[in-house]
Amino acid sequence: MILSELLYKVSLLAVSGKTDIKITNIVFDSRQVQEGSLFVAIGGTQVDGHNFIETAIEKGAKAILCEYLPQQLNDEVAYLKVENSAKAMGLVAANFYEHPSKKLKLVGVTGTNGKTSIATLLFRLFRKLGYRCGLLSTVQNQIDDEIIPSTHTTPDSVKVNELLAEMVKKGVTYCFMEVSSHAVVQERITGLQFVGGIFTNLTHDHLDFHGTVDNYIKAKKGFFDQLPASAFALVNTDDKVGKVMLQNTAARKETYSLKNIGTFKGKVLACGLLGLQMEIDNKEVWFKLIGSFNAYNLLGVYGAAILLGENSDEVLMQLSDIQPPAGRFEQVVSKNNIVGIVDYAHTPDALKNVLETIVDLREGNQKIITVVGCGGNRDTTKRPIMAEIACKFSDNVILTSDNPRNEDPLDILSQMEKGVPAIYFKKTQIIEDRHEAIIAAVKMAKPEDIILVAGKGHETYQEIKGVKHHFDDKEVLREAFGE
Ligand SMILES: CC(=O)N[C@H]1[C@@H](OP(=O)(O)OP(=O)(O)OC[C@H]2O[C@@H](n3ccc(=O)[nH]c3=O)[C@H](O)[C@@H]2O)O[C@H](CO)[C@@H](O)[C@@H]1O[C@H](C)C(=O)N[C@@H](C)C(=O)N[C@H](CCC(=O)O)C(=O)O
Ligand SMILES: Nc1ncnc2c1ncn2[C@@H]1O[C@H](COP(=O)(O)OP(=O)(O)OP(=O)(O)O)[C@@H](O)[C@H]1O
Ligand SMILES: N[C@H](CCC[C@H](N)C(=O)O)C(=O)O
Ligand SMILES: [Mg+2]
Repeated sequence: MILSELLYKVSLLAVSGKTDIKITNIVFDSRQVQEGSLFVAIGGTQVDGHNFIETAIEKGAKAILCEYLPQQLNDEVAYLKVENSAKAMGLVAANFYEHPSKKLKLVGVTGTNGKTSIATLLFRLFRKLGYRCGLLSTVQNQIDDEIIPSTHTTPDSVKVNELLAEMVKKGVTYCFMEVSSHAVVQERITGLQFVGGIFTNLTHDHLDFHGTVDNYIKAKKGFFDQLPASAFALVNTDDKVGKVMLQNTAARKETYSLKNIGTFKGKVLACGLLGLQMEIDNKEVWFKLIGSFNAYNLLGVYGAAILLGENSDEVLMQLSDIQPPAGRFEQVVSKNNIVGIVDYAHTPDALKNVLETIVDLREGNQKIITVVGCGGNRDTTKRPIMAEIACKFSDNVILTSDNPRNEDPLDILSQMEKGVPAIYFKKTQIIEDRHEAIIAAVKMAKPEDIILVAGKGHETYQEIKGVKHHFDDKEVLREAFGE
């Protein structure tokens, strides 16, 4: 595409060089530059992308989008100065792929927990309702049956537009995507047109990145602030931040709630190891998801489906048959009936919800053994809190490694340990190696006991110092069960 066409709607502060040149692709990593690339220099959290402008030109970049110009300009190259290059990249990416988000119906889901659950349920529901669908999620991206591995909860703006364009090509009507708070701040969703946005909840996470809870709220709200008047904004008003999301949105304001009045109201009638019975719109329905927190996800999905024009009876009938995504309250039961539960709870609130659910479900003297760790290079303040929650609701706790990334796992564990109150010392131990920790939990368990392995859910790797090693909680549980 010609550079000047790519710049449609981008506010330029300065231009140097010709803009009638052909651009082959858009990249923001100098290592990916090819002949004819437009290189976008972004000020990152680790390094400043502007340091790589020279390298990008040496590798064949023909245009540079940046926030400040290099001292020496190359006559063969076009330089475009903008205020915010990540934002400009969102617009340029949408132009490059010819606005795929306008050619299908894009629904975004944001909130601390429940994004993958809601986006995946919507994707599965709308496929059952007969539509071709796309999904952009933490677990995987998907176009109907085709699975495309995902690296982030929300891909970068170039990748999002590329995936959406592929969906349009394949005749997709609906795409359901997760919108992480990182994505909003880093402008990964700039230039996208949504028909709806859903807010799940806001609890403790990502304070390393956002600094304060206020900034975290503002990041989530940023998604709703950019929705058009034609879209709906559907929020959970049982979360105190729900209404904040609606304060400045142009979109139609809709709510869902289990406790207050709202556009969509639901009630949990029963909750067991086989599923959840709810009343929605005066109809009683069984669902295959476990835990009353999932009642919120189901009600959010129901509300969105109705707002998208679907029939209530048909939606409830199809939704009642849908399985949750991988690694969300997934059960692996041993031959002698030890119940292993693998769950992606990696925040204090998620861990508390899952453990409360297990406590409610247990019968007689079933013991609860929890194996949990916290990821490295992520919010350190949640570590002691998660350890305390694990102890409060479990009979035995093994603190272990999650994805240590570039941190020393023992440092992470000692920060977790600080949250363990003295009264719980006796039931808590540390086993750094996650494999050994799961094996130890199984050895400790008697028939009927419940082992919760929390934090990694669907992940099939453990990331240590930049290398992803194969690791699968479910696989290790099965191995420990002797299968
Ligand atoms: C903290 C964070 O969000 N980091 C993301 C961010 O990287 P960054 O800003 O730190 O990049 P940087 O390393 O400082 O580099 C700055 C710029 O220089 C460029 N560069 C760098 C080196 C070089 O040789 N040449 C070059 O051009 C980089 O490509 C980049 O454009 O931008 C990168 C490109 O889009 C992302 O890959 C990276 O995600 C990292 C891997 C990550 O782990 N992100 C997590 C925290 C994240 O985004 N998580 C959310 C989900 C959270 C949730 O919902 O729970 C997600 O949406 O996945
Ligand atoms: N509505 C909810 N409220 C509270 N906790 C939830 C809710 N839904 C799911 N959870 C818990 O949070 C975990 C993660 O759920 P899910 O993957 O749907 O969230 P997410 O928002 O996509 O997370 P991520 O930010 O990592 O993408 C689940 O395994 C479960 O323990
Ligand atoms: N989307 C979350 C995933 C956390 C998963 C957990 N296993 C970890 O590695 O911390 C994040 O990037 O913070
Ligand atoms: Mg997710």
